[in-house]
Amino acid sequence: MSQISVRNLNVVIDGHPVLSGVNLDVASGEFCVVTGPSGSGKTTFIRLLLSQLQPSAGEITIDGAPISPFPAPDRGVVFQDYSVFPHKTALQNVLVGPQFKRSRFLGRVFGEERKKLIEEAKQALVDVGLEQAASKYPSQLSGGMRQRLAIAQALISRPKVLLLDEPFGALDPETRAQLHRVVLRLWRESRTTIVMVTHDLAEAHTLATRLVTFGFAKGGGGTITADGSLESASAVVTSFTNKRSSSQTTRQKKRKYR
Ligand SMILES: Nc1ncnc2c1ncn2[C@@H]1O[C@H](COP(=O)(O)OP(=O)(O)OP(=O)(O)O)[C@@H](O)[C@H]1O
Repeated sequence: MSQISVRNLNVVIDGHPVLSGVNLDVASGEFCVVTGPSGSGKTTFIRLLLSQLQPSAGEITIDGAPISPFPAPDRGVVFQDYSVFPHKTALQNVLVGPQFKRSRFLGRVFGEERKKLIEEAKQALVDVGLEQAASKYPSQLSGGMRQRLAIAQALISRPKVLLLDEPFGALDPETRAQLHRVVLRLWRESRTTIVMVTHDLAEAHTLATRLVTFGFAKGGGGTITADGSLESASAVVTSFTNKRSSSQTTRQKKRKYR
């Protein structure tokens, strides 16, 4: 049985189709990379998987059950930016999720439970190579370190599904390559199912066990146009590469949605 099952998803916003007839099954433990031209609905798809947005029609299930209508710890997320709290230290950032999971009302736990959580959070920082940065604030970290922190923050709650939306898009090639190694190691260790959006086919090639390409449906809106082959994704994405400037526009627009 597939872990994530997406059936006939449609999203219409202000009368405009954004996603049309999206169907996808992702098996447990897959590293599913989603690519496609700007505006084809990749981030919208991630936001649906997170329950940040509700579909106009269709259904998403995880392990056979409909996903909760609100973001929940079974799904972790890392965006290109805005993933960490600027006013909290690295350690405090990693503690936020587990504290809320255990104490929804106060968002804090005390005594032995707190000590145990702090040990887990420190280990999460070790796992991403940030053990020396526990007391630093995000503004004191490099872009790559902030994304390491965001990954630790997402993985400490042991989500069934980790959603990554262009998490390395703003990083230089060397830092990107380091982060690829970190993510691959953590994915192999945790066997978490990953769905990741990227425009970078080389990155897709390095990370993916499965490649899903979004394009545009005949009646408008984004939909899946290829599934599985790097070559088919290449053809679709290359034809849109020159339109990257419009992608910046879409990204700027997206900042408003969050
Ligand atoms: N909340 C919203 N309000 C209005 N339009 C939206 C909203 N969310 C998405 N859209 C529109 O839906 C389309 C798909 O957007 P989305 O951000 O999902 O595309 P994308 O494939 O992730 O793009 P990119 O590759 O540039 O990041 C775009 O035309 C976008 O402007």
